[in-house]
Amino acid sequence: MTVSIPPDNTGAPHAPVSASAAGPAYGETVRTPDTVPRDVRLRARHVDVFYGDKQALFDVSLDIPEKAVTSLIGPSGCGKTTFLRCVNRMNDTIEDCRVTGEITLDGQNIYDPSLDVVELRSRVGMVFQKPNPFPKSVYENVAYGPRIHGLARSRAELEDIVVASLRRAGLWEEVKDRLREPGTGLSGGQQQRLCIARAIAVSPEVILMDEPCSALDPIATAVIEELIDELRLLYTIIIVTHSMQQAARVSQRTAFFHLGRLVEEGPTEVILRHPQAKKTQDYITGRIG
Ligand SMILES: Nc1ncnc2c1ncn2[C@@H]1O[C@H](COP(=O)(O)OP(=O)(O)OP(=O)(O)O)[C@@H](O)[C@H]1O
Repeated sequence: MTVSIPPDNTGAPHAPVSASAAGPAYGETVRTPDTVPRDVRLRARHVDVFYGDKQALFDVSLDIPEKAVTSLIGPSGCGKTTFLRCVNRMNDTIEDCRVTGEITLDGQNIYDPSLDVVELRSRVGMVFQKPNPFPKSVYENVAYGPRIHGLARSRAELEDIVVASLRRAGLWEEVKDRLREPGTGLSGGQQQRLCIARAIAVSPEVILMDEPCSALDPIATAVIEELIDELRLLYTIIIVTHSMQQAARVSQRTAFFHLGRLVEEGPTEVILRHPQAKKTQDYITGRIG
């Protein structure tokens, strides 16, 4: 059966996608392209991840477009965080974790043994569930990365980077008189924006966010979501979220995982409003979760 997906808000129809009434056989991914193709920054191909004998991801292939937000959604334990951690090789820090397949950033294999992992992690920043500022001042939290990566030639240049990063993270006005105070003394939402400023300060290309609002109240969440919407004009963003409303608010593309497999990916409004695979439909309508 061929299913036509209704037009999105660009007015142009999506390309038809083939899917059987029962959805694809398990293991295949249903894909809906954007009406206006985006440039791809990151490519994952046939990625399997094992924790010891246990396989957590199965044959995941996914393109991540630049200057857009891609949401990873799916039930607890489906592998969202595992996939995210593959992208900056955080899984390297887990004993017994093995990654096979290929992930490229701008065409370069990030698992190439000659690749400098420290440099990779400056190109691919990460923001965690719980805000985790260093036990240092607001200023030092942001200055630390540029300093160790040698991004500033003088103290004045370093100050410029700190101020620009705090501004871009929407925090400057709130902390400009508190730069020498501990970062841990800020509110939860401010701490999370400080962590975003810290990630931005080393000029990343990609920012990974693992449920960045899960520890925040609704007002702080709204501030971070607005910030994500601004940051996507400059960065390639991947966000893990348990909230379909959040995926709808912040992301242009969404990938749905189930039991370690990438079931469906496409424009967010297609995945959330007109999912093609039965498994996605069941998740969106609350039948699995
Ligand atoms: N360090 C680890 N060691 C062993 N197994 C792990 C480890 N981290 C994750 N797993 C397992 O891998 C699978 C995928 O976990 P992952 O955390 O990626 O899922 P998730 O979709 O992000 O879940 P959640 O939404 O609950 O955060 C789960 O079965 C989990 O138990």
